[in-house]
Amino acid sequence: MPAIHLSGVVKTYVSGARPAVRDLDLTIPDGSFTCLLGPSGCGKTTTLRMIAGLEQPTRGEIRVGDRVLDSVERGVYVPPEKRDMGLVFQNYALWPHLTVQGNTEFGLRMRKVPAERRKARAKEALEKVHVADCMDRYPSQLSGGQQQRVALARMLAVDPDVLLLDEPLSNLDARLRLEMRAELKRIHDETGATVVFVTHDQMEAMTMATHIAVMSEGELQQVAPPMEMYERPGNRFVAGFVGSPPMNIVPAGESGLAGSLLRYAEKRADGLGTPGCVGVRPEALKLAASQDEVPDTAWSDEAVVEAVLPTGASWTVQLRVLDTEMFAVTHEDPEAAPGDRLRCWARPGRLHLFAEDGARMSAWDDATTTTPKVVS
Ligand SMILES: Nc1ncnc2c1ncn2[C@@H]1O[C@H](COP(=O)(O)OP(=O)(O)OP(=O)(O)O)[C@@H](O)[C@H]1O
Repeated sequence: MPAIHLSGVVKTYVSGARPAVRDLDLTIPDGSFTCLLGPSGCGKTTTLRMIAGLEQPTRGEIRVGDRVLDSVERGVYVPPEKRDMGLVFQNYALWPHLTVQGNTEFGLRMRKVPAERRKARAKEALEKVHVADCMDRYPSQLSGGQQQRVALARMLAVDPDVLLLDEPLSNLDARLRLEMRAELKRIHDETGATVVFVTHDQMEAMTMATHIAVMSEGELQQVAPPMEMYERPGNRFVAGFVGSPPMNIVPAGESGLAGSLLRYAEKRADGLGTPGCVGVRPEALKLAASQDEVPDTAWSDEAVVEAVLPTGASWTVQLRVLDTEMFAVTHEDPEAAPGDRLRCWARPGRLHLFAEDGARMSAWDDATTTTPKVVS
């Protein structure tokens, strides 16, 4: 199955209103697990529905390889049933009058697959998602998680090249969600299908995706593999949205912590330009009892501990650094109490600088990945 290409795609539901999706150029690589990630209302579902053929773009083109599925300009529209894509939505809509087996065979029946073959394929799909023992039950006799699995089995049974999933795990409890994430990942590895998965949960995207496409207000912000996006968010929005707890983002300024970070950055990188803000992830913000323990090239400043919040696996430390509240996460007991005065520090490569328009300042990345200049 070739890649899916969206070129210049716009979707306006109400004429004159702001488009739900704006000038979207996105390539979904063949065999990838691509997550469309963003806050509620950013246009993820609309994008997925356009790929599925359930909505038509107002402008632009959708192709799979060379095959045009939608082109308003060329008058092309391929209906959903001719796209060879499997769909699972948040409200998985199983047929209440059909058993699990009947539901799972449904798509195959539509495709006139012979009964014996249908039965075998349904069983195989139900085994993949571990609900084969519920074959004779009706949807009302299943838990939410089991219904979710049956919906997935129904989609897998027809063996589509592209799986389109819209928040399919949203109704599950935390443990089942975790299990299903692992299962979806396994199914993706086994089938080699191209998966497009809509979620607003960045953990879900980080754990499953090969590629994440972050959207905000109908516009694509960045597409990248998860770790690349985490380590080098392309702009301020992505930096704040991807990561939990979120990145500490300090708007640039003359005084206080903002001034301290800026003076450090200017010393570290010549001709940098004017940053709009500086970010540091909580786990990159380190604590030290005194300046002697801080590496020479690191940025550091005085911090007062405001709260220590153990989570079991780690500790979140709330700090006041000069005039600014910051969060640090540590996997070792910080052995600190509210009111303690410490040094907090970060290596230059762990600081993220964004320009006034929000774009990442690559000049800073270049400066911090070359031989460090000693900061006096
Ligand atoms: N059928 C529709 N008619 C009019 N406006 C719509 C329609 N469907 C979606 N919208 C609007 O388009 C925008 C994008 O909606 P969409 O459902 O694509 O976002 P989303 O990112 O998937 O959000 P969520 O995570 O809440 O599902 C929203 O402002 C929404 O109100």
